[in-house]
Amino acid sequence: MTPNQSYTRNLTLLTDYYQISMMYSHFRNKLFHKEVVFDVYFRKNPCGTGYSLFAGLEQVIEYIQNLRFTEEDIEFLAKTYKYDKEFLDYLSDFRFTGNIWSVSEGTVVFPNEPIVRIQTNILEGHLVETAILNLINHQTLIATKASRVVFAANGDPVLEFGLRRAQGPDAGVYGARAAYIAGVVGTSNVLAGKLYSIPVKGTHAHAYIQSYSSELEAFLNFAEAFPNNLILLVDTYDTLGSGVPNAIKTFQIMKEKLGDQFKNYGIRLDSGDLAYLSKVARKMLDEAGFNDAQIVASNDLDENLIRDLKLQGAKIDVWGVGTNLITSSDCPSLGGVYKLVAEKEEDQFIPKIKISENPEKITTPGCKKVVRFYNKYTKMAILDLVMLQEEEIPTYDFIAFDPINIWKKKRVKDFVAKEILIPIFENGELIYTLPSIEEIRAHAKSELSTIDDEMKRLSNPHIYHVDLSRKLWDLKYDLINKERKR
Ligand SMILES: Nc1ncnc2c1ncn2[C@@H]1O[C@H](COP(=O)(O)OP(=O)(O)OP(=O)(O)O)[C@@H](O)[C@H]1O
Ligand SMILES: O=P(O)(O)OC[C@H]1O[C@H](OP(=O)(O)OP(=O)(O)O)[C@H](O)[C@@H]1O
Ligand SMILES: O=C(O)c1cccnc1
Repeated sequence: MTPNQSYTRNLTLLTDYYQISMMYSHFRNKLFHKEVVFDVYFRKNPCGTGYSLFAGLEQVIEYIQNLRFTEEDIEFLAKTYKYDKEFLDYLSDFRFTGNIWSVSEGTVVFPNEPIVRIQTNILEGHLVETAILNLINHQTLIATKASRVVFAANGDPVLEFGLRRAQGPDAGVYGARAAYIAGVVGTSNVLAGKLYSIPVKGTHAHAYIQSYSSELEAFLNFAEAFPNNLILLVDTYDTLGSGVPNAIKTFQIMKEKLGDQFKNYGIRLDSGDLAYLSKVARKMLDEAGFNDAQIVASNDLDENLIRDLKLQGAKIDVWGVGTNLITSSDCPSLGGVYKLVAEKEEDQFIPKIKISENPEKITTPGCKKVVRFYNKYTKMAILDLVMLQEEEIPTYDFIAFDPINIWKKKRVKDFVAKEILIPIFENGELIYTLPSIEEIRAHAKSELSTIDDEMKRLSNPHIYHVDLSRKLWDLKYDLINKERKR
């Protein structure tokens, strides 16, 4: 059981119609025992980063465990086409019976390396493509975007405020989960908080202030309700003319009442020049003796604005980030793909390739593993090597080369190596112990610490090398040549 069954739905029909069509044709050809291998990977990091942060595996596991065609599902499918009865009977007993390997959530991943591998019969392999891509593309995208925002905040807490502008409920809930994995400290999304044990946090809206006859009255009432968690929104009427002075009056009253027990308080700025307003507000708060009052800022923030505001010396302690994070507004999709790379003939997997005019779109054939090499002294990641499953992992210095520009070479030495794909399902059984969200978040933090800041900078990041082993490279180019001849 995954921890959040309460939000788990049967998503069996969450697939593209052509997957069912292919399943049907294979079924009629009696190919249900034909075993194949699919790789999930993406070709380009989102949002201009030098890495991506993998998320969504827990939802993939839930999806796989709940794969069942209900009677209503089958009735619906029967209306879409005249399938043979045998096929519909097959669907009614359908279960996922294959093997899945994946990188763990919170792992830093790079273009052109398998991040999930599915080995199963061809019918099952087709069915699960769409949902797996949907779940992983979305959460990996948002986790990556959120990690950029957290990086720009440079240690300041970031709150995720995006639910109201997310593209629907799932994007809000799963997006909040991905953002927490990436390092935000809390979410305004109460459902995500409940489902995934994410700290829920928040202030109040302008409507709350408007609903009282004066701003001060609104502040005092809010203070009565939340004496120890009091962030007052100061920009409803006039930030420096009334908002900050009324917040200070409220703090003075609370301080008189509660003495040292009055803590965790501050203001939120939500419009205007956030650099200027935060500097002046800081001064006003300090002069009134409220040096520990926090300044929260929100209003269309993203990683670039946060970086810019920091450069301007803004006195902002906490960053509330909504729309631009939850929708990954500058980069609305991650292009993860699912490609057939091998099929079993007799007892052997035969590598398969898909050729394209565009060299970047030619698939890398075969059953593969991904090995990450770390500098054994600094523990920083050096390079990833995609290898054939049966190959031995190097134990001594070796020369890696760029798979496209093969004259670009690098000696890899003084390393420790780690395989990053781990077994998740074996013969349809979950064999992986799901980590808690806190463990995933801690893993993401430690993973991000293994890549250089040059890869995390917001623009023109350093490109990390993902190379192919010599054997795999030879296999790929042999297959390309064979296909060309054909
Ligand atoms: N010092 C600053 N430097 C760069 N951008 C800033 C600075 N201060 C605020 N911003 C950003 O500029 C944009 C200003 O938003 P906008 O023009 O909508 O005005 P506003 O202050 O939000 O007004 P209102 O909410 O009252 O309509 C926001 O994205 C905000 O985060
Ligand atoms: O700007 P974002 O990064 O998306 O952050 C979320 C925004 O949502 C709220 O505004 P909204 O106008 O919806 O409500 P309000 O009346 O409480 O300000 C909040 O005040 C933020 O400005
Ligand atoms: O709690 C907040 O301040 C909040 C929540 C949602 C959106 N914007 C702000």
